[in-house]
Amino acid sequence: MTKIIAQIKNLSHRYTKDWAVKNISFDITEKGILGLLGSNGAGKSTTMNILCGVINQTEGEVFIDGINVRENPVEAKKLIGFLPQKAPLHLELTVDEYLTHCAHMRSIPKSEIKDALELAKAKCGITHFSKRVLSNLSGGYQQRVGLAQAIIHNPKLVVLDEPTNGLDPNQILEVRKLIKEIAQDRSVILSTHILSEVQATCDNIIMIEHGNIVFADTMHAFNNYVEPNTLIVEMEAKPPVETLYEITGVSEVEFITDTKIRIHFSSGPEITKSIIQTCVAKGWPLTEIYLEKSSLDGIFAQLSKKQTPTL
Ligand SMILES: Nc1ncnc2c1ncn2[C@@H]1O[C@H](COP(=O)(O)OP(=O)(O)OP(=O)(O)O)[C@@H](O)[C@H]1O
Repeated sequence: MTKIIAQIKNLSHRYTKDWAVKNISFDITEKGILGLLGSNGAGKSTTMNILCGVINQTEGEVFIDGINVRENPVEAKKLIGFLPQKAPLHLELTVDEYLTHCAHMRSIPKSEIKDALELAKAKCGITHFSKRVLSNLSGGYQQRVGLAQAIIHNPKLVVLDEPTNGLDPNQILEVRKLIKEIAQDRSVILSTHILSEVQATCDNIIMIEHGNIVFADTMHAFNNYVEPNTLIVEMEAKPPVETLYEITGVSEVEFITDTKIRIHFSSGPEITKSIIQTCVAKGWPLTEIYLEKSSLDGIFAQLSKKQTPTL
């Protein structure tokens, strides 16, 4: 059976009047990457800050490996590495100076600091920048240093709040690869407002909206759950709508323009083949056909109509 490393139980938090997080519960398993997906203001940072003992929740409980974070924060925090949305870097320090400072903050015994630094730097691919002042590193490498400080004390759970925010596309790919490597030895939870980020990185997904969980399951289940059910077809001339409805699986035909059509289907994506075959048989010049990807807003709308499965 998969071991649970963290339990979030009936967690609610309000800063002032409104609830930022309302009665959410989920478990984090010992291995793998869990993605916390939600739009701006959904409650992701609040959840992560509570999980890491940075703020105290209004209601509910959080346990890390059985330790109650609120009742025993010092012991719980030893098991957690945290990279907040704004990395807590001291830009005037070198990589070694900064990570040594972090090792002290984490109460790593003096005799073990050198090894801890070397291990974290090697894991994050920054050994060659040991003597470099942080302000002289690129955004991608600064983020690697942020990740190194999060694993310097070899925590069981690493919490990353929007870890690829502000990075360029190449840096994003590199940091995602690094997160996957980090997750080989421990559990990782990351937050993001980008669906493709979770799809590229995570094993499990929790979607949060207005402080509530609207979906929680494996990534595989999520991808099946929200698979596309519309196609965009472009032709040189307007086709007769009745013929389109005769194609098996077509449930609705929507003309965006005379020649650009959104086709809703109730069968699988193999319907693309049937539409192409019809176009060829009827001699309709087809210029473009593609499955329409669901937007995050579309998925949230879809989910709120369906029953929410849980992990
Ligand atoms: N310190 C605070 N004081 C008052 N309200 C806050 C505070 N921090 C967050 N909030 C509010 O709580 C709600 C949840 O915010 P939170 O930062 O957790 O969301 P988020 O999903 O992390 O969003 P983002 O991606 O923009 O950081 C929002 O409505 C936000 O305005």
